[in-house]
Amino acid sequence: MKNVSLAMKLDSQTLGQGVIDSTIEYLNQVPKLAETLYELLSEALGLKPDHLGAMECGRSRTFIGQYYPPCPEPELTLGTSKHTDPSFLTILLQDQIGGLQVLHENQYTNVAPLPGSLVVNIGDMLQIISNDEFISADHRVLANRAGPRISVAGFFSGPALPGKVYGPIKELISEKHPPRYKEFTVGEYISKFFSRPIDKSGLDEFRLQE
Ligand SMILES: O=C(O)CCC(=O)C(=O)O
Ligand SMILES: [Fe+2]
Repeated sequence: MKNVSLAMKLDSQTLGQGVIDSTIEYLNQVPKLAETLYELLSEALGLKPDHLGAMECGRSRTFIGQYYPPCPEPELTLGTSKHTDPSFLTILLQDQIGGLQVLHENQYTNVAPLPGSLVVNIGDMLQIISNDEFISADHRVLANRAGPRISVAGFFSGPALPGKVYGPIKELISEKHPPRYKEFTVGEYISKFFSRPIDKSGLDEFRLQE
């Protein structure tokens, strides 16, 4: 609902009512997709479908619109440096320009834009609570002569306030699968993410010594 009130402040003179209505609709629908994805991901972990939802892994939502101007010398730079998202889950809408790449078998591979499709990334915090059952996606965006390129990233995570404590899910821990990470709060994880270079993963800081 916070997102909706934000969108309401958009200037209908500049954007047109159609853009505002679509934005509000998008901000209302994407969290429903996140809920469904959390049900499927819970089941994939062998947990009850409502497990990740009950942990409030989608409670906090941040949508960021990104604008990449055309670049005259794309081979000299990147649109976004390599990184993993700190979120639990990211749902990304990209336009037709392309440039998004994901690290797959040690190679950056194009995530080609498909009309009507969304890209879903596992983020660091889901890797931690799944105790490495899920691995956060290393990705980057190439710079492009064509453009501008526009993307909208929806980051889903747990409540930052009050500081709810997360850690590897108890049901996934056993003698054979000891916890690999220490506990964290979302506020702590995110503020550490912003205090280090984007290409440096935060996972190491929370990993327990084996
Ligand atoms: O612009 C994109 O396609 C991806 C941007 C991104 O990786 C991010 O916002 O975390
Ligand atoms: Fe990202």
